[in-house]
Amino acid sequence: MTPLSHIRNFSIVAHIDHGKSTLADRLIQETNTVSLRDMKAQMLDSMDIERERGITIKAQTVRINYTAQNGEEYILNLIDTPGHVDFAYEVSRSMRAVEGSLLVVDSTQGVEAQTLANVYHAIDADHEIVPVLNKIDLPASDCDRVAEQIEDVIGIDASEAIRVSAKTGQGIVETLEAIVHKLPAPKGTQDAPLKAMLVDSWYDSYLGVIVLVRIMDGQLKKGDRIRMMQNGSVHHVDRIGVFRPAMTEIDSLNPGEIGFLTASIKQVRDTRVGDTITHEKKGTETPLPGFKPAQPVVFCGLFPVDAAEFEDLRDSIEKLALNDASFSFEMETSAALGFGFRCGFLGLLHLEVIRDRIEREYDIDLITTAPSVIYDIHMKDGTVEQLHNPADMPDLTFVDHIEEPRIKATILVPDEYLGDVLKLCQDRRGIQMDLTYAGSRAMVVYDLPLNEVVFDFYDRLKSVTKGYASFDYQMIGYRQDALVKMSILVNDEPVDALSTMVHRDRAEMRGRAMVEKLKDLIPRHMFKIPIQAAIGGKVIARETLSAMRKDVTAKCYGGDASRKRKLLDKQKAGKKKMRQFGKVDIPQEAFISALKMDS
Ligand SMILES: Nc1nc2c(ncn2[C@@H]2O[C@H](COP(=O)(O)OP(=O)(O)OP(=O)(O)O)[C@@H](O)[C@H]2O)c(=O)[nH]1
Repeated sequence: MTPLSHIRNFSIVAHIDHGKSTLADRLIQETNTVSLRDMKAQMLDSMDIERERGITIKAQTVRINYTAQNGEEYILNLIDTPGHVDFAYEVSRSMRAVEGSLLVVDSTQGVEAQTLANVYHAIDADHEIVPVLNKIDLPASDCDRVAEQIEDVIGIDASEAIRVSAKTGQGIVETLEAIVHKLPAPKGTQDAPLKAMLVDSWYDSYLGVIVLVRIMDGQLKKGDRIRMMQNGSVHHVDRIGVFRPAMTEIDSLNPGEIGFLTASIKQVRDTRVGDTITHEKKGTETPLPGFKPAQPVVFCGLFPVDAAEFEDLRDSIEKLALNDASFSFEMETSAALGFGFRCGFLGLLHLEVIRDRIEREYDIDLITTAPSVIYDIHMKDGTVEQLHNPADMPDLTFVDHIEEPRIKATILVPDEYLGDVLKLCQDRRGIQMDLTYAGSRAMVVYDLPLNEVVFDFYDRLKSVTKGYASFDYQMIGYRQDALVKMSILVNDEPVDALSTMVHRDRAEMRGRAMVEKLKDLIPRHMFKIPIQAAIGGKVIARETLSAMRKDVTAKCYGGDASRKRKLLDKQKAGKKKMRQFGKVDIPQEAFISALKMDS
């Protein structure tokens, strides 16, 4: 057994693309954890989608054996944490399982919004932090400036920051030595009753649910009977092991160690992250301070384009939910779209990843309705209803007032784009809370309605700043505002999937923009189609799509029947991608495009 003094547990915190995964790969390679033959780039990003998008979604872990320059053998446990704002919760929970962090900052870029957000999680978890300046092989690298910025903006000593190129391998040994000498060893008592923290869990089709644990006290062995303290369920441990990074079985896990267990658990939902695991008999009475389960904040409807694929969609959603406790769903029927599901996500990226996986892995074409947040509807009788779907808005005569979720958004941006960023935030009903400068970059803090951010705020921010701004947010609570439900009527029929909640002052502008867009998106039919935006019974914007006979065969003079048939078939196939509303076909992309705002 390795003594506690020879174990180090750490995570790597960084802004997206600053080189966290590349550095992790290097550490694994340098210590011969994986033979060169098995070394694939980005060892830790396992799913295809992650690889394609270059982002790490699920926290992963690896155990590294390292012989330090003092000749001693150490076990280093690295937990890889996700870098995107949607997964902030996973960052904060995995932080509690380790004692230290490497703070990786790209020395050509400097501190970014997610550097700050992630390092604050590490500081909250009382970590020892070792700053690492990466990408020193690039000509634009400026370590002195970035070290100074780390001290100014974050307030931690960066005088001994390690200078690294995760690409060439320069500075990797120094990094390993710093992990051994600067990060604290874990604490724990082997004779005490078992206390293990449930750090993460995911579904594996061969092994069932795999549970990642950090042993605080006691010892966990294969064959033990364990109890999940939150719900009292008891399981028989059938496997214990560590990630090197491939799963490797071992006999026991001791205090300070990080590893996995399997116990024939069927669903990820049965393993609550933050729970304490102890022995069924002679277990501990006092659980570790628990974490809250992640709450979905963004909701949208997912409907199959082809109604016949509803059961396939149900199947795919159930399978994905098995592996993702933070994704929620329930069945929904829409007058316009038929049967589908109302799904809840941690944020927009989470939504996109799930939608992509359904379309790609299960080959189902989807219609996604407008993402919406949860509104608190305060009724006149004093009760509060949660509104997940604008289409379910209760009758206004019973409503006293509506509250919406707000966020605190932190944006770091080079000076020259500051004006555009302020305008964007102002346009989205933001209230400026702070504005400071760090060198040639400004840091603005805004209080914004989440509703104004969920849709296309990232895209707009990226485009007005040419990609130079970085963004992070946290929820700060609910506040009352003058919100109304806006409905869209196509050919006098309400299309519930296009209903949105908007601010009263902006309703007319938003309504006009939507009907104008829909006019371009809906193909002409053989009759005139009015497109209207309405609040309650009052129409606030209207466009009319004029009639046209779209005869695709008109070009074929004479009698080439097979060509005529081909064209008609093509037209039919095109129609499949549309949904019929009353007598009107609305193309799939209209549901998202109509809601994109140009400001
Ligand atoms: N030149 C150079 N490029 C690097 C270095 N480290 C990483 N990169 C490149 O920077 C890009 C981002 O690196 P990743 O390791 O994927 O970044 P990450 O922080 O893990 O990103 P996420 O996992 O998405 O948060 C990749 O194209 C890497 O090849 C370095 O030291 N030098």
